[in-house]
Amino acid sequence: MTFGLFDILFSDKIKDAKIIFVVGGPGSGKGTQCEKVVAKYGYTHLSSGDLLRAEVASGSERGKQLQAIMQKGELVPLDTVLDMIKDAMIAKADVSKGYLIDGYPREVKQGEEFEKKIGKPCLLLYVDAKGETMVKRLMKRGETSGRSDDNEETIKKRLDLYYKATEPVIAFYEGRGIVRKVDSELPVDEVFKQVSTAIDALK
Ligand SMILES: Nc1nc2c(ncn2[C@@H]2O[C@H](COP(=O)(O)OP(=O)(O)OP(=O)(O)O)[C@@H](O)[C@H]2O)c(=O)[nH]1
Ligand SMILES: O=c1ccn([C@@H]2O[C@H](COP(=O)(O)OP(=O)(O)O)[C@@H](O)[C@H]2O)c(=O)[nH]1
Ligand SMILES: [Mg+2]
Repeated sequence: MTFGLFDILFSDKIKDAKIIFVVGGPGSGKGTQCEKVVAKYGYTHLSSGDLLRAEVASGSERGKQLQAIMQKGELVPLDTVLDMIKDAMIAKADVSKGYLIDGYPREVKQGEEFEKKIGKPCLLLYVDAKGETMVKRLMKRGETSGRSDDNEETIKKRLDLYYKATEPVIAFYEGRGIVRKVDSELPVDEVFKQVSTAIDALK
C-alpha cells in the first residue's frame, strides 16, 4: 500500500475528531437518534444508507447497480460504501469535531477496513430494539418514506442479514470495551438521554 500526500493530510485532520459507529437493526432508530446528536453536539452525521440512496438518485450507472442490491436487502460491495464514507468525511474534515457513522459497519470486515483506511472509533452506539418493533416501525415508515426497501419482503431480508452479519460486529467491539447499548424500545427522548450519557462520557 502506498500513501499519497493527500492521505497523510487527511489522516492528520481527522486524527483528533471523534468517530462514533452507530449500529442497530433496520428501523431501530439510528437515523432518529443521529439527528438529535447533530442538533446537540454538532457532530457530522453520515448515514451509509443515505449516501447509497443519493448515488441511486443521481441516476448513475453505479447507482443502478446499487439500487438492485438494496432492493433485495443485500449488502453492496464493501469498498463502494467505504469510499463514499471516506469522501464524505474528507469533505467535512475542516469543520468536523466528530463523526457519526450511521448504519456502518454492517459486517466485521467492513469495520476492519474502515480502521485501516480511516481511523479507529472511540464509541459504538448500539441502538437496540426487538425484531417485531423494528418491523412495525418500518412498515409504518414505508407508508410515506418512498424507500423501495421499506416493504414486508425486503424488511424481513434486512432483518435476517442484520442478525447474521451485523450482530457479530457488536460482539467484536465489545471485546474492545467501546460498546454502549441504548434501549430503543423507549420513547425517543428517553433513548436520547442514554445516547447523551454515552457521548458525554467521552473525553
Ligand atoms: N416509537 C418510537 N419510534 C421510533 C423511535 N425511533 C425511531 N422511531 C421511528 O421508527 C422509524 C425508523 O426510524 P429511523 O430512525 O429511520 O431508523 P433507522 O435505524 O435509521 O432505520 P434504517 O434507515 O432503516 O436503517 C421512524 O419512522 C421513526 O419515526 C423510538 O424511539 N420510538
Ligand atoms: O454499509 C452499508 C449500508 C447500507 N447498505 C445497503 O443499504 C440498505 C439500506 O441501509 P440503511 O442503513 O439505510 O437501512 P437499514 O437496512 O438499516 O434499515 C441496506 O439494506 C443495504 O442494502 C449496504 O449494503 N452497506
Ligand atoms: Mg437510517
